[in-house]
Amino acid sequence: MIAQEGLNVFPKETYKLNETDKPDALLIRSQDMHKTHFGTSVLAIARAGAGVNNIPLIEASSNGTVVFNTPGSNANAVKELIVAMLLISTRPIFSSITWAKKLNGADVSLQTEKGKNHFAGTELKGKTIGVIGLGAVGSRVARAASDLGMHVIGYDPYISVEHAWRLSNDIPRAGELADVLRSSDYVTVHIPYTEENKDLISEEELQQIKKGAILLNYSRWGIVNENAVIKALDSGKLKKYLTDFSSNKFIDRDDVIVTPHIGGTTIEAEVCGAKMAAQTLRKYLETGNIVNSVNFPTVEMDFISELRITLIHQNVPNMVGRITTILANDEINIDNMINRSRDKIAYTMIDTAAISEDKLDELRQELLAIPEVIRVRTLNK
Ligand SMILES: NC(=O)C1=CN([C@@H]2O[C@H](COP(=O)(O)OP(=O)(O)OC[C@H]3O[C@@H](n4cnc5c(N)ncnc54)[C@H](O)[C@@H]3O)[C@@H](O)[C@H]2O)C=CC1
Ligand SMILES: O=C(O)C(=O)COP(=O)(O)O
Repeated sequence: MIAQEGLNVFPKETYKLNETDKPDALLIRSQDMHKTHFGTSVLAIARAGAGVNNIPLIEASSNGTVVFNTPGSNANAVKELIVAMLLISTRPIFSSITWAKKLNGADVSLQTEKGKNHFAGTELKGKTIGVIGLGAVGSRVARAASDLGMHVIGYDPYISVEHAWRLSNDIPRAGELADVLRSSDYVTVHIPYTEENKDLISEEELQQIKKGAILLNYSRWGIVNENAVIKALDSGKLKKYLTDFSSNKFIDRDDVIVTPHIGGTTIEAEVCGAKMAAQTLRKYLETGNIVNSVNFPTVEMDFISELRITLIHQNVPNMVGRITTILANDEINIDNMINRSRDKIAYTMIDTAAISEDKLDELRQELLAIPEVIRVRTLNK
């Protein structure tokens, strides 16, 4: 469900929501888009949330479809759930509540006092937690665990400058995953699902993990190999597995605690993600500016002139030259221009004075005739 606050970002006079099977844009959460063939009409997909493994990014890029996410919008929600799950994994909270609920008779308070000896837990303070992935979620989890008195070891070979700043200096970072696994009582994983991260925690890694460790996966299915987890639990190497991602393999196991993918499901996170996604989408549709894209470069330019021409094209030499030659031949003067690339894709925005519709149609055809050009849009201020 997309929070209404996000949908309210689109004015009714200019946007129609859910009224066509050929939309200009899609606003989604974790719906699987791999099986949905979204047509070339789709200029952009905004994912309200962090993970984009539900979207076929290569197909989107070659279609000229810009994919956005909402970095950090639900990170606090996940962090708070991790704190809860750490406590649940270490104190018999559920079993003691269930037991207390069943008590009856005149001496219930006496019975609770007598029975509480069966429900001793352990404390988090002084224990070591390994945090794999120190992005929006992981950096917050690291800080919260440190505030609970835990020793934190972080692991993130690709950490961004922004997230590195967020981490406090007293949180050491390991160079190798194995170092984290060997020395942590708790290991929590906060990384995206990608081909490289598939089965990141599998049999070999679970052999390296400290005996009796507790593993938390609030990232995605497939990052932690389920068969390897079952084996490690059966052998006693792993004490418990807590995850947001269910599987038939976990049914009836007391050593696995499953929550139903609720890491980002708080009112606050849903509103924040929906608004952020809608604003990003609106900005792109109305100005061509791109922020928070996962498959396109960040491209921002003040929209001052009357007309903006945006081109999505392959990232090959001499594209700018070929595009500007066409404009020069058509006697179109460029007021402002920007070109940025990311991997195989590039994006060019050109601002000019207004042009007649006929001339604009002709220009579009000329630009689209360049074989490497994927999409041309024209926007009026
Ligand atoms: N359970 C839930 O409802 C939610 C799950 N998530 C999952 O958590 C993931 C992380 O979310 P954010 O922290 O917001 O994303 P993020 O992009 O801010 O951080 C991900 C971090 O993982 C690091 N990383 C990537 N591969 C790694 C590897 N092999 N080893 C160590 N570090 C690695 C990156 O460098 C980055 O710093 C998302 O991609 C999503 O799959 C996110 C939000 C809610
Ligand atoms: O943001 C993420 O990556 C999440 O997993 C949250 O997914 P959701 O939007 O709650 O289906």
